[in-house]
Amino acid sequence: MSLLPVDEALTRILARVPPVRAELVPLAKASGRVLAAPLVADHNQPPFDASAMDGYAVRAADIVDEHRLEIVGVSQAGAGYDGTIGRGQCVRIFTGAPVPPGADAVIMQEEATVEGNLVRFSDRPKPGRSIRPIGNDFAAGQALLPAGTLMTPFGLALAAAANRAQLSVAERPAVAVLATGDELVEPGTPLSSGQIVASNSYGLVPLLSPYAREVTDHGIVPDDRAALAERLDAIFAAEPDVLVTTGGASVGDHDIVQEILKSLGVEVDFWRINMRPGKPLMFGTHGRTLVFGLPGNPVSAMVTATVFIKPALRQWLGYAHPRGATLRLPLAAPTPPNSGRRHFMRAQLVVTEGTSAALPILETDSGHTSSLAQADLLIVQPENDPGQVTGTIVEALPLDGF
Ligand SMILES: Nc1nc2c(c(=O)[nH]1)N[C@H]1C(S)=C(S)[C@@H](COP(=O)(O)OP(=O)(O)OC[C@H]3O[C@@H](n4cnc5c(N)ncnc54)[C@H](O)[C@@H]3O)O[C@H]1N2
Ligand code: MOO
Repeated sequence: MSLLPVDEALTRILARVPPVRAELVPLAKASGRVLAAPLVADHNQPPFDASAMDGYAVRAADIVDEHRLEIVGVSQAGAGYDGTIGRGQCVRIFTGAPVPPGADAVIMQEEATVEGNLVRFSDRPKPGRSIRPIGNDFAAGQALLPAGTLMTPFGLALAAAANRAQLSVAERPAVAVLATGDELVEPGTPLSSGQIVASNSYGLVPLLSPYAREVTDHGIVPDDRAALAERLDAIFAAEPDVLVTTGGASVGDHDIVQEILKSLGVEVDFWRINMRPGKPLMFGTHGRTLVFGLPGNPVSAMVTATVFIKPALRQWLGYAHPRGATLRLPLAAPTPPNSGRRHFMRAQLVVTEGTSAALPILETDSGHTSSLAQADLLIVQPENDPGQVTGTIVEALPLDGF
């Protein structure tokens, strides 16, 4: 049986992802979206030379022995001093207010002694002291963030400071999820003999939602050719961008998902990957729809979605690094030898006194959901790896969920 290498499978998936389509959204709706065009500043920030302190705007050269400066006015945020400071003069100023023409330094008020409208200072500022020069943060026309940047709270605050009311961001895909299996029942159902609670969709929907316009859970369909064809046909009629099925992906008599997908016009790009868990993954297309047939085993479904679907959705959004970050961490315990399949090994992140390490979870059963829920990482163990000792640096994918 030929199994496709993981890297080749991912490359083939990413090659099927369409180019980014842009849409304009109001700034308040742009959290978590990905820039489709660079964020460019509309103006200088600060827009004028601004005071960094509450105090006095002075000419630094005037602060000599026995000086007494005349306070000729006030500059406050939003209402600057309407004049130029001459020799021997200063202006009362507040943080964020425009520094008046003629002044070249600000002295904080803690250094001032005021007598009537005269003031002397215990500090000898150099020119520029406590002034934020115009454009110090950014200049008009400056590219602040490149396309492909995820808009975090920090980026959103920057976009607002750059006076942008709307952002050009990537359109997100609509994702459909369908669970298949005669034995499956919804959570909360009293279990009859042979029944299994359908858990996969409850992990997949939140896993994929951060990258999607919507993730529609189409529930459970039994391993029945007519019922499966009818449900899939209805899903394809709605033309989702991505369809994710779970179950029925292997070779058993009831594993009919691929057969039915093909009968509905899905062109299968590949089936079966050289990895564990997740070997029976299938990928294909139906018109514009990317189709992922995930294995039913719960760990296999979540691992294949992490390794293949998340990067595909990141590429859809134009992320600069669709494959995401891999961590390099020392092992906190040895790993056993691997087979010829790449192993995505559940592991915990152990943080002690500022150092981080990956602690392998030795459970490899692809139906063992409790160990996956305890994992923070998937150690990427190479094919035929002989096993590694504690302290060896290994590659790991973060299982951040969101
Ligand atoms: N003769 C062979 N048998 C199997 C092979 C093989 O190569 N030859 N591959 C094994 C591997 S590896 C995997 S992975 C599984 C995948 O099988 P399917 O995708 O056909 O999955 P099912 O048989 O439908 O289900 C497997 C298992 O997972 C449970 N399941 C299914 N859907 C859900 C769901 N939505 N939520 C929770 N649990 C679910 C199901 O009840 C089964 O227990 O095949 C091996 N067999
Ligand atoms: O590849 Mo299957 O996912 O081992 O259980």
